[in-house]
Formats: sequence, structure tokens, C-alpha cells
Amino acid sequence: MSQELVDQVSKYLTPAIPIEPISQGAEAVVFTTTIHPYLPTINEKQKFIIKYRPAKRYRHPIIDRSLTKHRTLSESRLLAKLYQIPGIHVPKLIACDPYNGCIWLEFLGEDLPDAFGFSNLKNFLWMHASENQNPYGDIVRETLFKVGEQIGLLHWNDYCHGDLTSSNIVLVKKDEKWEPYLIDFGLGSTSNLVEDKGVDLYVLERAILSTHSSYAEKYNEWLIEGFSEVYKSNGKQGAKKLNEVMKRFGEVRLRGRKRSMLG
Ligand SMILES: Nc1ncnc2c1ncn2[C@@H]1O[C@H](COP(=O)(O)OP(=O)(O)OP(=O)(O)O)[C@@H](O)[C@H]1O
Repeated sequence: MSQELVDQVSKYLTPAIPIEPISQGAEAVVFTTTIHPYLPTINEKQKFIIKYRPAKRYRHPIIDRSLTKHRTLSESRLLAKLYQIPGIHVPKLIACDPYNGCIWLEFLGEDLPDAFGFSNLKNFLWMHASENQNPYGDIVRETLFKVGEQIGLLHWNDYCHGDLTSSNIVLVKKDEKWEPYLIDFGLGSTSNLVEDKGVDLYVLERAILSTHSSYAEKYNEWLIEGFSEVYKSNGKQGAKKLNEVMKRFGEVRLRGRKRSMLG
């Protein structure tokens, strides 16, 4: 991340808020900080996320300000709504400044052992595919089932993620088990369309296939088991809707295959 960008964010936040850059995406830059926006700092180990959408010089300033405001608000609203839904795990929204493109979030996750990196689903699966680990172990099966449940809950409540990759699923350790949390709702939406749900499932299936191809079939099966469980627990109507989503998921997958065959 360029120093100019870090300086720009520091200037906006003021020097009272120290920041550590952790990621730069196409849309936003992400930092950690030890400072809560409106509570006293209890200890230096507490961490929060600051997601900042910098101004884009290639856009007209008026359009840029409007887009930044709209996207920051949209992501914040979605997170705030999802946080209220029993069973759904998303980071807690702490503060939002739409005019400056900034949101403050609860920090989730931890570093995995043996330098496997941050505890997102992608790194977790890498860790379990490594030497002396069991890629088909109970912990992997249970975790993937729970990831499927999270997506099932999201879709059952008519929300879609829009960028469901294995890096956007953060695992939080609780009593030696991993609880999945969904992050990055920058492309999220409310939607009751089976197409949007099918695409979410397909994007995650592809992400797992591209990084963990040897085990992907089983992994995706466990994900779908967890997903289906949420729908099936909602009786006849749930079973009917599950059928519709699965049917469309199959169609999206077929379209994807045709596209990759034709190049
Ligand atoms: N609440 C959180 N807790 C811990 N880490 C987080 C949190 N939110 C974001 N991150 C970290 O910051 C990274 C980027 O965040 P996010 O995906 O929201 O930003 P983005 O700019 O949309 O990213 P990209 O363009 O790469 O998809 C995540 O992959 C994750 O490692």
C-alpha cells in the first residue's frame, strides 16, 4: 500500500488513531487499529477493523463522492441488518462515516499456527491439506458444514453475498471449534432471486475447486449438506425452495462449464 494512501487515511483519522495496513482491494483499503471510535482503549491488544474507500481520481468528483457514500452506506446497512438475524455471523458494525467512505468493524479471527496465515477458510483448508494433517478430518467436515449453514441462513433470509470466496469467510475459534463469519458485504444485496443464490454457491464452489482441487468434491458436498439443513428445517416450503435453489445452482454451474470450454 502506498505511503501516500496511508498518510491520507491517517490525516482523516487524526494521529490519535494509529493504523496498521492489512489489505488493499480494488474498492477499499483495510487497516487494523487498537482504538475504539467512541470508547476508551481498555488494552493495547484490542483490535478493530477500519475499512476505507479512498477517492478515485479517474472518476468525476461529484460521481465519486456519491458512489462512495452509497457503497459505504449499503455495506453498513446490510451488516447492521444481518447482525440482528439470529444465527447469522457477521462482524459487528461499530461506526460508519459514509461521506468519507469509512466503516469501523469488530475484528474477527486470529493467526493460524505454523505460519498458515490469517484464519480464513482458504488458509484453514491449506493447513488441513498439509503434511501430518487430515484433510477429511471431523474438524474440516464440521467447519464446512457450518459454513454451509451460514450461507443457508443468509439465503433463507433473502440476502446474497455477491463475492463469496473462501477469503471472505473468517473462522473464529470458540472452545476448540471454528465458527465461520461472513465478511465483505461490499457487493451484497437483499435478493429473493434463485439466480443470485445459485451464483453465490457457484462462486464459492469454484474458489474451493481452484485452491483445493484434490478435496474439493467432498468439501463442496459438506457445504451443501449444511446449506440444505437450514432449508429443510423450514418444512415443506423450505424443501421446495431448496429444490429451486439447487436446480438453479446446477444451471449456473453448467453455464460456467460451457463458458470455460468455449474459452
Ligand atoms: N471484520 C474483520 N475482521 C478481521 N479481518 C477482516 C475483517 N474485515 C476485513 N478483514 C480483512 O481485510 C481483508 C479485506 O477486507 P474486505 O474483503 O472487506 O475488503 P475489500 O477491499 O472488499 O477486499 P477485496 O477487494 O480484496 O475483496 C479481508 O480479506 C480480511 O483479511
